[in-house]
Amino acid sequence: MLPVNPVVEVRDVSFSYGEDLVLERINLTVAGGDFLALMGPNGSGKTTLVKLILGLLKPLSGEVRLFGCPVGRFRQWDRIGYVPQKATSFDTRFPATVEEVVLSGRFSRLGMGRRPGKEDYRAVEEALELVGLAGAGKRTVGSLSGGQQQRVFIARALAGRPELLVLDEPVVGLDSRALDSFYALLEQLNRDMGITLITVSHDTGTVARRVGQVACINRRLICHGHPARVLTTANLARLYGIPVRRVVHEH
Ligand SMILES: Nc1ncnc2c1ncn2[C@@H]1O[C@H](COP(=O)(O)OP(=O)(O)OP(=O)(O)O)[C@@H](O)[C@H]1O
Repeated sequence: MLPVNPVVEVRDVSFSYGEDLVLERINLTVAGGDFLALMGPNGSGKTTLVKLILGLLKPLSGEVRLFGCPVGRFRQWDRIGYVPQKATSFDTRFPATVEEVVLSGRFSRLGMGRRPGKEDYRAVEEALELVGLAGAGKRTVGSLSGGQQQRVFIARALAGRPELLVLDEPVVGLDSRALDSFYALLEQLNRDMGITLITVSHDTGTVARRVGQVACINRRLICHGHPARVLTTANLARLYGIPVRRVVHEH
């Protein structure tokens, strides 16, 4: 049965950068309130799928819909927050403050040339509080730890008060404690604020404990559903290509 309020619909989508298909006939629906992790090995097409969902790439065939609207005609980008893969790789010597970076998340709502007002600064404060960085607004981003910087970029996405938040590989370089508290934050945003979440991940342990659904991708959709149900040995072997050897007993 189709969900009543699909936020993202990926219908029969294939994509290639050159001759070889990177994604083949992907079908995936994300409903309002879902917390989905896209999982798969390096180069399996996760970032490509995220870019197709956000309309940054066009499918070779098939269709993507956002909030029921074909992505090519979708204009309500303030409903979507995006934390790209390379968000934290900017030059940290650049003297931008946390507040300035988070405020830039209001720009799509502000429109051209309008100066930020009270409501914008309130949204910035709220976002910093949500990610556990209240009071850090005047610090430079470069003076924060990797995990804190990651939170600044999530706060920037949250400042736009999105209904859907898409995070591409947000936890590269974090240790396991920081990783767990990061996913706890995402879980809280999903549960307490009802934000629909799509996150890209390599990790099967931490993610499986926190998310409501996983979609395993390796060019094709290998499986999709609750982690406890779909992360079976057989599916993980299909996903990561672990060879399953037949043991031959020669008696
Ligand atoms: N701009 C591009 N031009 C050509 N090929 C590309 C481009 N971007 C990605 N690819 C190729 O497409 C395939 C899928 O890449 P993609 O980045 O979507 O995978 P991924 O699952 O996100 O990988 P990772 O986990 O390493 O980030 C890979 O083989 C990659 O080399």
